[in-house]
Amino acid sequence: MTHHPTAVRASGLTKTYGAGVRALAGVDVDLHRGRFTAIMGPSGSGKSTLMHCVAGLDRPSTGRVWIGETELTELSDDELTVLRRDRIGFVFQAYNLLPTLTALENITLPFALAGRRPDPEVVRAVIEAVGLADRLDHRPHQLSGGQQQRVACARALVTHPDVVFADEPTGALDSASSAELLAFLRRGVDDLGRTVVMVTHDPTAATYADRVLFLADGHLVGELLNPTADRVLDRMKSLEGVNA
Ligand SMILES: Nc1ncnc2c1ncn2[C@@H]1O[C@H](COP(=O)(O)OP(=O)(O)OP(=O)(O)O)[C@@H](O)[C@H]1O
Repeated sequence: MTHHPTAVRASGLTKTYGAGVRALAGVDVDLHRGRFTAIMGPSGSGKSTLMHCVAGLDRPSTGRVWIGETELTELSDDELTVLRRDRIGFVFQAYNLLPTLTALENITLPFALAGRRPDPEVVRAVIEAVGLADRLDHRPHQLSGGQQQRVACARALVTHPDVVFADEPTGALDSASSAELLAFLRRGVDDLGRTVVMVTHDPTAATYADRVLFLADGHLVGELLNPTADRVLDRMKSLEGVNA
């Protein structure tokens, strides 16, 4: 069996909301460094909750989370904010770009916020990989949805975060723009050495990943390595049956 170094580790994660909704029922998982992992499962199975807990956006009810050697579950809210800013990249379904900034300014925003100077070589490599070199002085409203999402991904990859979390990044895109975006995330892993973890409903999107994890009813119930769309679909069909 190949050993992969761990970027993110969760142990015994549970999350109960308000009056007893159990979104996570005891999840143990390692997310591999330098790999592309997809998280799938029926609606309400706990995908977003798992991502939010391991990305430090929410706290689990019980259990522990590590990013590299840092235990998130021991950090104060302020320490978590700094960790998210410095060590994690985020891509959401809504592109979350600043409308008054150009594409280039949006891509390098994390450096401006942290008061650091970007490495021009890294910025160049990310811009090349994202294929937006001729759009860098456009503002978001002058870009298509797919281009805006590629800017958002470039922003998430450019700081060399420990891990990039993408929550339904292609949810608002047509299939051609989705394919471009996913190919870009894939290049981020293959060419730039980033670690990507993506929640998706889309079996085709999941085929860009090295590994697909399946959740059902707040439990991790299986995984596929080197997934094909057919195998992902089969697994999803059996899980929808479980949840029905
Ligand atoms: N803030 C909240 N308050 C109460 N219940 C919540 C909250 N967030 C999620 N839940 C519940 O927790 C469970 C898991 O939700 P979660 O959003 O993690 O699932 P998901 O797999 O991401 O779903 P989807 O695919 O529909 O986005 C669901 O039953 C949901 O209703």
